Amino acid sequence: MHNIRVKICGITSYDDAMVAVEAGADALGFVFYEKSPRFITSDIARSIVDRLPPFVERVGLFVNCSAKEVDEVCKVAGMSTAQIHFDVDEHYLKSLNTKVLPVIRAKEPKDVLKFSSSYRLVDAYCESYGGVGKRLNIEWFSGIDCSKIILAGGLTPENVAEVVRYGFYGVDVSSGVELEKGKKDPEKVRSFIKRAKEAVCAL
Ligand SMILES: O=C(O)c1ccccc1NCC(=O)[C@H](O)[C@H](O)COP(=O)(O)O
Repeated sequence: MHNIRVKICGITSYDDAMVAVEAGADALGFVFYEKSPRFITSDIARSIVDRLPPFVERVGLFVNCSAKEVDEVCKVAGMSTAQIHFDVDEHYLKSLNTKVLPVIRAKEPKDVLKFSSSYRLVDAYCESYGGVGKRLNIEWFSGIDCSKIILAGGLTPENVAEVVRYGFYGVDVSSGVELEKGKKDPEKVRSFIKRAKEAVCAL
């Protein structure tokens, strides 16, 4: 049976983290980009991570950092994966000592095929790097292998069920489950995860 992993991104507090984990989130995202309204310091992220139960993936989001900085922050903050939001080449990705998830900020259909042999997150292109609720054209995924793609960008509890039939490895949401920037809405978080997982079971 197909499964779908759900990542709740932009976690800034232990309470928000636990709402997501208890609702069945597979991964939590922490934004290490100072210009973001969801920015979290390594120390605060670590204090949340240290209190999480086992088997929860912790994903650090990075913009314009050296590989050394990414590895250092991931180590200090207890991240299991680094999500790289800016344009990098294979050499950069290979130089990291942390498990890596490249982000494709797709502007046109052919972009979703970049890094096609690897697991990757595909988000809609926007100048400010993400977390703005901008949707991709879902038709860009028709007829391609989505089994290594984590879909992001403008997902909500209302629309997540309709995308799972493309066979994505996972889905990722931030603003679509917020009360305000940096604060999650527990009901929306629970509803998003439930609808994503139930929609897969119904396939
Ligand atoms: O959330 C931010 O502020 C942010 C800052 C810098 C880089 C990336 C950022 N967010 C990216 C994401 O949270 C995800 O890609 C997300 O799922 C897409 O966001 P949304 O459309 O709000 O669901």
